[in-house]
Amino acid sequence: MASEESRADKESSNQLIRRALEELDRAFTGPPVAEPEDQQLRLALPALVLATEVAAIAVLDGQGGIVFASPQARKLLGLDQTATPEDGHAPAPPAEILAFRLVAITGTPLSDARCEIAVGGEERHVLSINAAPLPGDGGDTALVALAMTDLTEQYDYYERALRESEQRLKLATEAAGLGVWEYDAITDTYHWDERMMAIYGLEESQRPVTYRDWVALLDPEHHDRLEALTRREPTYGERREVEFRIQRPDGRTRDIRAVWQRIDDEHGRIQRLVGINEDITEQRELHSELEYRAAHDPLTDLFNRAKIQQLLRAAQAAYIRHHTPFAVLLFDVDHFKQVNDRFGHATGDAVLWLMARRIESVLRETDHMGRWGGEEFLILASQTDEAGAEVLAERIRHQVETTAFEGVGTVTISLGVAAAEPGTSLESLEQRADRALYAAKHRGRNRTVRYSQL
Ligand SMILES: Nc1nc2c(ncn2[C@@H]2O[C@H](COP(=O)(O)OP(=O)(O)OP(=O)(O)O)[C@@H](O)[C@H]2O)c(=O)[nH]1
Repeated sequence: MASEESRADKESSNQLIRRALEELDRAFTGPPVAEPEDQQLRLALPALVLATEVAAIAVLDGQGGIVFASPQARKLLGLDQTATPEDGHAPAPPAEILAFRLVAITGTPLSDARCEIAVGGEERHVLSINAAPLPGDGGDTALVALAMTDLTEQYDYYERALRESEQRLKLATEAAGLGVWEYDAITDTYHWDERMMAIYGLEESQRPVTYRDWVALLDPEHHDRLEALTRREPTYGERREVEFRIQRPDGRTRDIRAVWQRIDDEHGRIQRLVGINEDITEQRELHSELEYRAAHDPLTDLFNRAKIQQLLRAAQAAYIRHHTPFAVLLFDVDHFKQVNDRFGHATGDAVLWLMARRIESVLRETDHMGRWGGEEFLILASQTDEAGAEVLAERIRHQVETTAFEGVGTVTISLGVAAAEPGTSLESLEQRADRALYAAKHRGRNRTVRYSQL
């Protein structure tokens, strides 16, 4: 008797499986091939039994009870393997599965629905579920057939890969001193990492939330530049870059380079901006120091010979093109060897430095002075002919002559001047000024000689 009942149970269970599979099939691959009922069942049964061993198939009733679950489905859903609906212990499905009852109510199949199920402790299964309404015997929909695919391993793999890539990114951004930020364009909300906070010198209570909060941290002079750039958001994938200055609450200003990119939703609507901030203050300072050193003489802080030659070339080009006059003043300190010999080289250096400052104070903005070599200096006087250069030379000579150099007293200089002339090369002009200076030395020093009056 018992075995007859169990055979009957088995048959009704097989029929349920068969219907479930048919409905799933119909919902996702089209109607099954029509065959005489008996034959179809006979052919299908062994395959079904086999399929349900490996496939994760389950059937839910309208109340969310599990009417049937294949061994694989039980495993994925974390159900007691021994409990069966027939013995009155219909296993309760995990809460996440209950939502699939809706398929019975709406009558609409669901394809590839992602569902994460906690199966005790830390363990969880990530499932892809196809769900189809399963018409009851009277044609009314009361059951839901579920076919589940286990994606846990794939998810774990991608999650691990993502975590590793995040760690690598974190390491790289930390090593490079980069702050990372994200901006939610929908809610106007920033998320800043700790390095961003450190770059801006902010405490937790000062954390910026909206775009306006961030703009308030910028140097007001740089607002316009930024407004112009952010008014039009970048197109998808386009990278934006801008440099600006911030004012930290501690009063320090920092130079920042920001790079960001836009991230869209699947409809191409802007959703987020992600980017980095880099504190380039030191980089900038170093760069301008290098630039300064490349053009200046370390002892006198005047232009070095290379820089003054570059300026001479530019003046010569302007003279040739636009006939813009210019003149050259070449001068050196009289008997400077004696200064060194009597007071020492360091004192000699100090004389050269102070003399440079005193002369600078009588030059126009458009005149340039450089150290030509040793204690020899050159002044490029713009918009000046030879007579004008002589006037300037005398002003300079007087300025030096009347300067008291500490521990040394006074020193004098001799000057030679020459002006640009048609058909005269730069080299010739320099030689002319040199010859005039030589003449000034010969004529007794502490004087100016014009090349044209040699
Ligand atoms: N302290 C100091 N001395 C320098 C520097 N460059 C050149 N000198 C010195 O300048 C002196 C130039 O000597 P001289 O060429 O004989 O000329 P002078 O003694 O100035 O005599 P005149 O130019 O003929 O009036 C030398 O003693 C050099 O060592 C420098 O950078 N620092």
